[in-house]
Parts: sequence; structure tokens; C-alpha cells
Amino acid sequence: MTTETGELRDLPTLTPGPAELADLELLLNGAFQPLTGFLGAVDAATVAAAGRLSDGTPWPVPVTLAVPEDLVKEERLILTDPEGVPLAVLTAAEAWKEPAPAPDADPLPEPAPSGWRMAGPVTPLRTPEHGPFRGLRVPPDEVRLELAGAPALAVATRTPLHRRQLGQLRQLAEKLGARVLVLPLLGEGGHDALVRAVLSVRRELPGDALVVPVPLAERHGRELLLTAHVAAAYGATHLFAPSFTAADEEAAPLTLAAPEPWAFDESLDVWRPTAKIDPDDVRDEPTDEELADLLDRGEEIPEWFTTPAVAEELRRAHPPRHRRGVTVFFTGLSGSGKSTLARGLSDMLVERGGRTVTLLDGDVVRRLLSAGLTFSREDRDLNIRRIGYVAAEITRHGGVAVCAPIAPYTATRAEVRRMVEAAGDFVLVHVSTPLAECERRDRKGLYAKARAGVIPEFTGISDPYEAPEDADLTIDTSGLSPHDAVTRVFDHLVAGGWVRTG
Ligand SMILES: Nc1ncnc2c1ncn2[C@@H]1O[C@H](COP(=O)(O)OS(=O)(=O)O)[C@@H](OP(=O)(O)O)[C@H]1O
Ligand SMILES: Nc1ncnc2c1ncn2[C@@H]1O[C@H](COP(=O)(O)OP(=O)(O)O)[C@@H](O)[C@H]1O
Repeated sequence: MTTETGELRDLPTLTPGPAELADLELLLNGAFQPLTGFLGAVDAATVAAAGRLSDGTPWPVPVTLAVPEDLVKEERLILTDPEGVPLAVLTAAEAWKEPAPAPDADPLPEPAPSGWRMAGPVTPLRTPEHGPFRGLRVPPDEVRLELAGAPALAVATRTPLHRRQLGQLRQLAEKLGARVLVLPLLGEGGHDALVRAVLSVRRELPGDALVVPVPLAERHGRELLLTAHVAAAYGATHLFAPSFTAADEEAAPLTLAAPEPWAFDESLDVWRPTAKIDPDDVRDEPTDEELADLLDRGEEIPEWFTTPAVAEELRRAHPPRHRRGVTVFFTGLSGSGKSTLARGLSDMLVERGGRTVTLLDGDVVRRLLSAGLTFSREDRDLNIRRIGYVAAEITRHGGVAVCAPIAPYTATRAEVRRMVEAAGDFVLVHVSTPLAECERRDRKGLYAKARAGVIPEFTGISDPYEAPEDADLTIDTSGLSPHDAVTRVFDHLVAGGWVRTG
């Protein structure tokens, strides 16, 4: 082992979050040029405010790295992947704190989470080796070499290319005399279906088109400009951009190219420029909502709209609801009825058959998965994240996860919703039985102990419960039989299509 490696072994390590790891890959491979590291406080502020680094260089979005407080004094950090494999060394230039948003701040766009950040250049230790379609993830300099300075029209997309975009792309590429470079953008969660869908339409693209997946985390705002910077780093001269403003055009490092509007001509059964079609013969495309609805109900995706191969990928990624994974997450005070409802619902689902059901009850989880955790905020959050992780995996594999913890904090529940929705569907049920009724029931005698001060930090008595504002269903079980309460949840699942009756 070399001295350098020996030294590195002693450095503290940090595993960045999924979005930060994606940013790291793009910092390291040059897709985020001119950036070579995570931004400091001043740059992050000028970028957020004006789309420029503090030296005036245009850059659209803050690229920052969150660090726990105990690492802020370190001079160097090893950044690792989630399995702990070292990927890069960060040489700290500055540790800074993102302030908490003002209480009256506009909630949109969502502010960056508050907390410590570490800025500084990153140097690679090794290239990430795993992940689906890793072989296609050619670095920007190699793609630039392949394009050899000739005109190249990039299309950066988070959704499959349907027949309209394919026609527009062919027309625009021909007009510009450009090669086509498709950049499927991989955000959080599994995006293998997107890459397969793009590869499946390769034959509809010019023969020399390149497909290079890019791990670009989704941002709130300035996505077009960010993709323009990334596309330019890969050597594109033009970016396929159906709509943009004059300010976008001025700030973009390449030419934003608007395609001509296309539509499906019913009289001829072809897609072509709208200008050439009699308005009576224009057939409307399904909207995103209509498409999602067709998939939810397991209905045919029209072949005039997209190719059969893309439709197949869409169906695989979004199976009909009665086969899609779903997490039913009960939240509420102790004694509100969560366990009773969760058990009743699981039984009802098992009795019907056709779906695999896993019950993650609050008490049971605490005896196994979360044994040893306390009821401090940190431990409650960790407990809920663990439940969320398991529920998301069950959901990813098409099962039904039924969870019944107190889950008192809005932010942590939102985190679980995000995790699960990257894999399938999430149904939040607020068991809103009032505290007085829960305390009257006091099945385990815990409220009496909490009132007497024997149990500290007891939810509803000496610890907070943040009632959800995003519940899909709210049930107050006072004055309701357990059977009727369970039936309400079951009926919600039937109405939503997750369970089929008859
Ligand atoms: N301090 C304190 N506060 C709240 N609850 C307490 C506490 N101490 C023990 N218990 C018992 O633990 C059960 C709640 O655990 P959870 O894992 O669901 O809680 S949390 O989601 O992590 O907040 C809860 O079970 P349920 O009654 O099923 O909700 C209680 O029985
Ligand atoms: N409609 C109802 N739904 C659920 N529980 C009810 C209902 N009516 C009365 N209960 C009683 O309330 C208590 C709820 O306890 P439990 O389900 O363990 O709640 P939690 O898991 O939220 O602590 C049980 O004793 C249950 O029999």
C-alpha cells in the first residue's frame, strides 16, 4: 500500500445523498464544467440569485454538499458510494451554513434544506463501476471526441421519446445538418426503463445518433439551463427545446433550438408539421394525466401515439394499479387505532388473495428492526426511515406494505413518501382519533404513566405530533367500529384501483 493510500485510509469519510452523488459524478467527469467542486456560500448565493458564479461565470444552479456538523473542521474528506467504496477526495476550501428559510418565505421554489455545507474541489479516486447501463455512460470528453466539433443536436429527457418528438427531432436534425445526441436524464430511483425506452426507438433516429445516459438529479427550476450546460460539455452545439425565454437563450452556452410544432394527421394516419394539416384532422395527444390514467387502469396505449416497445416499457414501469406496489402508511397518536386498522386491513387483503402483504406494525418494528432506539426525535426519525426503506423495497417488488408507526413528524413522513413513490404508490392514512379518546382508551396504561411523568417524551402529552396535511384518507375511530374503520380503508384501495373486487 502506498503512503498516499495509507494517508487516505485515515481520512474521515462521508457518503453523500443520492442527488449529491449524481452531482459528484458529473463534477468528476467534466459534465459540470467549469465547476470542479462543490460551491461555497458566496457562489451558491450568487448562482441562486443571478445564475452566475461570484466571478461572473454563468452557472445556473447551486451544486452543494451537505455535511454533518462533526465534519466541518476537517481539511479533507473521502466521499464514498452507499456501499462505502471511496470515490473521491474533497479538499475543504470552506465550511458554511445554509440558513433556515425565513418563516414567511415563499415555499416555492422549495428552499435548500438548512445545515452545514462543505465546499472545495474534488479529485477522483476511482470511476463508479456498477449500475445498469454503466457501459453507455461515456464521459463528456470521449463523446466530444466522437462528435469531433461537428453540429450536434442534443435532446435531454426524463421521459421516453414518443412519435411526435421523434418526428420533430429528425426534422430539426436534418435542417441543422446535425448529429443527434440523446441524453436520458437519470434522477433518483431506478431509471433503467427510461434508458431501455430510449434505446428501443433508436431505429426511428438517424443512424449515427448517440445515446448517453446522464445521472442528473432533478432541480427546482433552471432545469433547461442546467441541461444546456451539461449538453454543451458533451459537445452538443444545439439543444432540442420546445419552449424557452429570451433570457434562457441569452444565458445558454449553446443554441436552444425550437422544433416546429407537429401533430398527428388523422386523414393520412401520419405525424407531420401541424402547419401542413387541416385543423379538423389534428388528433389531440393524450396529456400526461391521461397517459398515467391509461396505465393505472391497465388500458392500451395508442400505437399512433408511441411505439409498441415504448408502450411496453411504460407498462412495465407503471403496471396497472392492481398489480403495482403500494404502501399504506397509517399515522396517528398512540391508541388511535393504527395497529387495529393495519392488522384488519392486512387480513382483509390476505383473505381476498392476489397480493402479497407485509405488515410493519409500530410495536413489532421497535422490537426487531429498530430494537434499542429511544423516543428522541433523532431515533424516531431513524425508526421511520427504516420503515420507509423496507416499505419502499416491498413496493418496488409489487407488494403491499402496511405500516403503522406514530410517525409524528411531517418532514420524515414526506421523506418516506418520496422514497416509496420512487418505487410505486403511497397512501397516507391519518388515524385522527382525538387525544382525549386515545387517553380514555389507554389500552397499555401508557398515558397514565406519561401524565405521571414516568414516561418522558410521550407523543401528545410531552412530545409533539404534527398532524398531516397531505393525508389521502383521514379516519377518526371514535364512535366507529373497528370493522367499519377497516372497511373505509379497504374501500379507498378499491376506489383507487389498487385492489380489484369481483
Ligand atoms: N415516549 C413514547 N412516545 C410514544 N410512544 C411510546 C413512547 N414510549 C413507548 N411508546 C410505545 O411505542 C409505540 C410507538 O412507537 P413508534 O415506533 O410507532 O413511534 S415513532 O413513530 O417512532 O414515534 C407506541 O405504540 P402504539 O400505541 O402502537 O402507537 C407506544 O406503545
Ligand atoms: N374504530 C376503531 N378502530 C380501531 N381501534 C378501535 C376502534 N374502536 C375502538 N378501538 C380500540 O382502540 C384501541 C386502539 O389500539 P391500537 O390499535 O393498538 O392503536 P395504536 O396502534 O394506534 O396504538 C384498541 O383497543 C381498539 O380495540
